[in-house]
Amino acid sequence: MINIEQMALVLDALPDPALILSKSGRYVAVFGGKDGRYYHDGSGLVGLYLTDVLNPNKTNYFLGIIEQALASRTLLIEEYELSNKDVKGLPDAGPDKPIWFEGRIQALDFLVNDEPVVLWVASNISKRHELELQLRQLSDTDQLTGLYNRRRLERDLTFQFDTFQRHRTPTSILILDLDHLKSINDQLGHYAGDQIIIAVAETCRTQFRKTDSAYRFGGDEFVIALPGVEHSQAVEFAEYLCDCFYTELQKYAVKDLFATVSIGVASIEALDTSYEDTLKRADAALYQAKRNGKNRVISNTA
Ligand SMILES: Nc1nc2c(ncn2[C@@H]2O[C@H](COP(=O)(O)OP(=O)(O)OP(=O)(O)O)[C@@H](O)[C@H]2O)c(=O)[nH]1
Repeated sequence: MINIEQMALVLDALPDPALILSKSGRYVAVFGGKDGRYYHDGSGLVGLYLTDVLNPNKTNYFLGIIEQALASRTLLIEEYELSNKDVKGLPDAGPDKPIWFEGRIQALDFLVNDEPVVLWVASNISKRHELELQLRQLSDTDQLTGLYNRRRLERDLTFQFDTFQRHRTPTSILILDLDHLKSINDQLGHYAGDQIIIAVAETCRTQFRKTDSAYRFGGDEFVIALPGVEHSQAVEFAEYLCDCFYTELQKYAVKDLFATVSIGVASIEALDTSYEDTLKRADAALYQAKRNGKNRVISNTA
């Protein structure tokens, strides 16, 4: 068996910091944190309160978690970030990225100075978090254009549809399909076709507001989601975009061979049962735009 002095040394040798925090946010004790790659010495915190160290938002967040752990008596696992702006006395905008932590918080079965206390073990998970972000980004993105892919479209439109159902916030959808891409591929090669697809993506990026999103839906098909945009405004925007594409794609013209874009527009309506109903209407409008001669916008209401 190890004795009590050895136990103190064991606690001190822990790679991750293990804090004892009281209900009112006092740092009662700090153990471990010996992995110098991630942690500074935290012993200076003992006796201070969260509010001495952290700004009000973060203090309240930590106090809330402590409260929750004390009430539930179960192990809580929380991911959170700490950046310069959260810590008192540091400049708001530092060069450092926020540090991400996984906190494991457990109520302890004793009081300190008549106060309930929790054990809070904090592990630096910044690398894992960064990797997760990169993976998510990769799995959501089309490789050729850098636009979002169909998988991300399904997620975003499901969210917009739910928002519409709850708050009646409008969302309009544009479906775009390149005209004449097959002839360009056949006559000028697949690389030339790729450049046209990339130019469409680039035009979207330069014309968009922050809330607009473009997705590569299939080979030469794109979807644009316009949250907060009513149908009539969406049609106006589609007309404007159609002209932008025309001007932009002319730059890739070889003799009289150049691509244009046909667009179908629809908006989420009260009768729609899912975003797919809206998408179908936009697709029907696109089909009509193709039949009416391409390089044009057709809108569809329920
Ligand atoms: N270069 C290139 N071509 C692609 C890509 N994905 C799909 N395509 C081509 O896009 C064309 C799409 O077919 P269609 O829509 O029938 O061709 P289109 O000439 O645009 O016909 P319309 O839509 O009727 O104007 C096919 O020739 C595909 O091979 C891609 O990533 N790169």
